[in-house]
Parts: sequence; C-alpha cells; structure tokens
Amino acid sequence: MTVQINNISAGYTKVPILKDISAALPGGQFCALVGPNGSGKTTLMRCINAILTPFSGRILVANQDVARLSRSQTARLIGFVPQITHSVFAFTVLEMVLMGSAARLNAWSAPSRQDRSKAQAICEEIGIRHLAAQPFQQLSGGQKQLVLLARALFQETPVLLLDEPTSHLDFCNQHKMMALVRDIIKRKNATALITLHDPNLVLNYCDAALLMKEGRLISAGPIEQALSDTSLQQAFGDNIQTDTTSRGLQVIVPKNIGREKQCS
Ligand SMILES: Nc1ncnc2c1ncn2[C@@H]1O[C@H](COP(=O)(O)OP(=O)(O)OP(=O)(O)O)[C@@H](O)[C@H]1O
Repeated sequence: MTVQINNISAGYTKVPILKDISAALPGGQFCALVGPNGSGKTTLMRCINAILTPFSGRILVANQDVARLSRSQTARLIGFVPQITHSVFAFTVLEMVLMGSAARLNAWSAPSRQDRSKAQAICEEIGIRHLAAQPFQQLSGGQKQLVLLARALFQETPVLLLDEPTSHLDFCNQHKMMALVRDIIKRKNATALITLHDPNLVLNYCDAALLMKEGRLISAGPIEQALSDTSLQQAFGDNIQTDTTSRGLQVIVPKNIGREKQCS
C-alpha cells in the first residue's frame, strides 16, 4: 500500500516546521526517516498519522486523503509505535497489546478468545510472553517499547509508523526488533516508516530512506542513494563517512572522534 506525501508544509503554531515535503513510500518497503534532532521527523509522522493537520499539501494512503478519514478508519490503515507511552491506568501487558484491536471492535464488544491467543502469539514472537500479566507501568523503557510494537503488530495495519522504537532497547534487542519488523513487513507486504538515529541500523535493515534537515527533505530513495556521503554530510556535517569493515560490512562512522572534530 503506497503512502504518497505531496507538498506538505506543517507546524504547531504559524511557524512552519515542515517545508514542502514530497515523497512516495512504495508498498512493501521498509523505509527509514533520518535526520538531526529537531529536523521534523516526528512532525512528519504526526502528519501521516493525521494527528497533525498540515497547513498545505496532502498525504494519501492507498489513494485516500488521511485528513478526511475518521480516527477508526485511520487506525485500520496505520499502526503507530510512539517513542514511549505512559499509561495512567494499571493495564497489563496483554491488555495493552489487545488495545490494538480497538479499531476493529465496536464500542460494546470485548476481545475474543481468538484475539487473546493471537496477542499471546505476538508477545511470544517478540519475546515478551513472560511479561503478559505484568502491569505496563512497571516495565523498563525497553520492555515498554516491545509492548508498543506488539500492540501495533496486533492492529494488523497495512502501514506501520515507528517513531524511534529502538531508543530504549539494548544492542541485541535493537537488531532483534529491526529483523522482526523487516520480516513481518516482507511477509505481509506492509509499508513501514521508521525514525532511527543509528544510520547503521538503517544500512543493515531498511530498503530506502528519507533524509531530513531543518524541515526539508535532503534526499530520498534506495539507501545507497539517500544516504550517500554527500547527503549525510549535508545533513550532519562533514565529519561523517561510509567505510567498509575487514569483514566487508558497510558502516557509517565519524571521520574523527574527539573534541576537535564533531558532527554539526
Ligand atoms: N508540540 C510541539 N509544539 C511546538 N513545537 C514543537 C512541538 N513538537 C515539536 N516541536 C518543534 O518542531 C521541531 C521538529 O521537532 P520534531 O520532534 O519533529 O523533530 P525530530 O526530528 O523528530 O527530532 P528528534 O530527533 O530530536 O526526536 C522542533 O523545533 C521542535 O521544537
């Protein structure tokens, strides 16, 4: 399912944060959204998820303008994994995951037994089955992120937005989450957009990238093209380059590490 971003300008006050962004996310692709802090990645995600209405431009998901969809229509199309969620209520992990079915249920229905076993299967796949009965509020930041991913996967939407879902995860769980999301996207032919601060996770797992700086798109397309040294230096400063390890792995690293030469 294609996500088409057409000439989006948006912001929280009258000041535009996003400036004339256009891009297409083809169906079945795992696409990264990369850029320095404050460049507008979360703001763009909020526009795609119709939480924020752009000043101008349109976002089409499967040719439907997201600004014209109801909340439940949007929730059937787009799953969202936020940076972190604080729950005021003492929901258990399984209850949090089951909330992913809210868009499919009417106001009076409760999740079925089938829903429960499906939610448990997703928890198993993500490695959080042992936490199912625990209160969400009492989990660590990384465990919460895994639960939020499980909730979005349970929602079974053709489009998935993930806003820094790896920020609280340990090194192994970061790779596990990326591999898992990539496999699920390929299996279900879904479309995913993920914001990441580690360009090496992007290199290893994503098909394409959008690179932003100061509310504008610097480059877009397949990884090698979107994250070329020139584009990366334009976004992060000239102390960054692509290198190859002795095992032939491509990595993006600073040219110099130290006080004198830092990323901009
Ligand atoms: N709720 C808000 N109200 C007003 N301004 C906001 C709000 N949220 C974000 N901004 C501003 O919008 C700009 C872009 O923020 P955004 O969160 O989209 O960037 P980001 O690229 O996701 O950053 P980061 O990598 O640090 O998470 C920043 O200047 C920020 O101060």
